[in-house]
Amino acid sequence: MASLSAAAASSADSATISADACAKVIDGKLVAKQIREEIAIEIAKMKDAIGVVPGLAVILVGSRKDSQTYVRNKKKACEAVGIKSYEVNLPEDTSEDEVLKHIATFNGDPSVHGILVQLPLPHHMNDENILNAVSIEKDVDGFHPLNIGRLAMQGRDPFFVPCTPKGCMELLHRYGVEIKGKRAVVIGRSNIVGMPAALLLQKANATVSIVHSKTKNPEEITRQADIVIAAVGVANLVRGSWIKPGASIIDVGINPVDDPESPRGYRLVGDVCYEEASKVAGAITPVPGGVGPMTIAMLLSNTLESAKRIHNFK
Ligand SMILES: Nc1nc(=O)c2c([nH]1)NC[C@@H]1CN(c3ccc(C(=O)N[C@@H](CCC(=O)O)C(=O)O)cc3)C=[N+]21
Repeated sequence: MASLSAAAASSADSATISADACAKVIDGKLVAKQIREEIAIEIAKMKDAIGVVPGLAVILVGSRKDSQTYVRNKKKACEAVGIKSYEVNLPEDTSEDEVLKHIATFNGDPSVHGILVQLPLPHHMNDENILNAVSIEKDVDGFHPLNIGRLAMQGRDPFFVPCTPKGCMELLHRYGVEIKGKRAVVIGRSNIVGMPAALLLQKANATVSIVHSKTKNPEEITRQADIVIAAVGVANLVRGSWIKPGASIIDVGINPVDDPESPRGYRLVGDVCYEEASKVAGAITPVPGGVGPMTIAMLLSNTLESAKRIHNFK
């Protein structure tokens, strides 16, 4: 499928370009914007009808720059759609008990419908103790073991689906990617992305394989997939040769790589080598501008869903 444009691009490169089929870009930034607009309308309706404003509490422990940025972005996104945000910033050396006290307060506060404890937590804290303490009815991250367990069971719906995998599914749905009966491969098996993404794909009737660090032939298995969700945190791991022609690729990775020419000194790349994969795939998410913005949109969606459920507003 060599074409004029590929040949014209550069005569030096043309020998290495075997195909220039160009995947459709799955624009997460655009979809996230649409979803935020939909959410803002629903929130205004609920406020009019029953006088309730959804509330999201965010607990940040320590002073990691990236976490501070995420929390600031979440707060801005809340304000823009009409969600009231409550923020608690605690120093790095805060005790686990102190964090648990804040969680208990928010659990009992009727103006708070969602509680998020920003991860990663400092090393002296036990994540499980903290995540266990969040009321499952306010667990908008979907990280409580009971919510994860329910996701894994048939006929036992969780209160909340974790935001990043939910965002991946939403992108597939909104771009009309058929899931039922298709082969899907999830690369990575983390509690917060890989595992729940695999469960959601399975719930949507895909046949799912999980590829991980001990998988013998990841390339061969991935090449069988009509749908790939990559969530390992290794820059450019998935090469063009791993991709089945026409497959839909959702790239969850957000990896900084040194780039002296970029203003920040680094740029962000996914787990998928975009340049190669976009020549083979049928559709692909970019990084940035793919799954990242969807994660925040789904957090807002979960917070609205929680307020509606708690106040029995349809
Ligand atoms: N309790 C908890 N819940 C989380 O949901 C959670 C967390 N902890 N800890 C950290 C990760 C990471 N995360 C992201 C959210 C948005 C973007 C995002 O919007 N990224 C943009 C911009 C990236 C940039 O330019 O810096 C993009 O990909 O286009 C990325 C990453 C949520 N996380």
